[in-house]
Amino acid sequence: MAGEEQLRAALARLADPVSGKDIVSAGRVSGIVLRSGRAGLVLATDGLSAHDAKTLEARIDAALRSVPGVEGARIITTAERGDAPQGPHPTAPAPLPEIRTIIAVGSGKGGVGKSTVAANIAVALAARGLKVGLLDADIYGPSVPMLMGRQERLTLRDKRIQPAEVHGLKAVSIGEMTDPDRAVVWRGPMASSALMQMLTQTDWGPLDVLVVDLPPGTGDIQLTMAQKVPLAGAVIVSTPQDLALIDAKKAVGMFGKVGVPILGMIENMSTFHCPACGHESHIFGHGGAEAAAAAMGLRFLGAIPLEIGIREASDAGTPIALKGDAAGNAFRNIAVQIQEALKETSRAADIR
Ligand SMILES: Nc1ncnc2c1ncn2[C@@H]1O[C@H](COP(=O)(O)OP(=O)(O)OP(=O)(O)O)[C@@H](O)[C@H]1O
Repeated sequence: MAGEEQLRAALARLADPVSGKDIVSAGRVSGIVLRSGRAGLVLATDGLSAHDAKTLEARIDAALRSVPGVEGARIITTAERGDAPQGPHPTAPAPLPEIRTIIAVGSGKGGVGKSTVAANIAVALAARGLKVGLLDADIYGPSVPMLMGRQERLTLRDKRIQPAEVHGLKAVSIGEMTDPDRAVVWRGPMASSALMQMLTQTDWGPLDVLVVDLPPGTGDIQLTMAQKVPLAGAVIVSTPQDLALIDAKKAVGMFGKVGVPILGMIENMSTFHCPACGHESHIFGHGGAEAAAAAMGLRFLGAIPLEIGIREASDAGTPIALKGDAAGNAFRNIAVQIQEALKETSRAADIR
């Protein structure tokens, strides 16, 4: 707590442009935290012009970093009124200073392999030496416990969620928050508050990157989730089929609406090589996602083949990215591409 007091004292030296009081007593900042050398807070920008808000944010950042022991800072801006600059996360949650970068995996259509891709990307990023978390927020079909081979129930310590440590990363699933034998109908506010609970009340420890598997689709639930989480960027998964691509474009539009940069598109269930004769066929078409990405000016992150081994590895709870075969390599290459894409967005921390 001493560190947080020091942060507060450093912030109290800054004047609030509107009231003239210091920014702490003016209620401009809240949720001040310091964890593992990273400071975080929420800055309310109500009543400030865009220019004043930016200037104040820069001064707060410098003040936080001037405190001994602070290596980085995350400032989340919120605005209640329309006269303030509208940040991409108007209902932003408490800051998560231990998590350097959060990326979402989304898809317009269900069943395109989004969860398989999310789990394998997370495993591949962890294999690159990063500290990785995987949060399964897919309320319609939470599959991370199965994909990661973990069937135990979620545990709590000091009222905080303890993530499962599997395959070199930390995982939490919305499926673990409910009775597995009972179907749960998640309504919008319930789904997003469960997501926020998993995000903020899990003992993630320091993470370079947290991969969030969002529910498929572009409805209100997905929009709220994309808005509430401080995302550095989103990855869109699609099959090459026209039908899936139409929905993938809607997903790109949804993230755009809330100001979340698209890191790129992934084509899943791309080429199929017959294991018996080696013949190559394109069951759902081929190259559609790459063409769609090019048409939208987005990065194409890579293609994943349609392969029985991927399905079997998923069912067995041993993600294919752990293996050295072609499909495993495809996921590892995509992890490299994602890191490259993150370097180009201003919202991501440096996770080289
Ligand atoms: N490239 C692939 N090759 C073979 N099978 C795959 C591939 N990708 C995913 N699958 C299989 O397809 C099924 C659906 O995958 P997954 O659950 O990841 O899709 P999803 O898009 O997350 O679905 P939902 O919309 O239900 O969330 C699973 O059985 C999975 O093992």
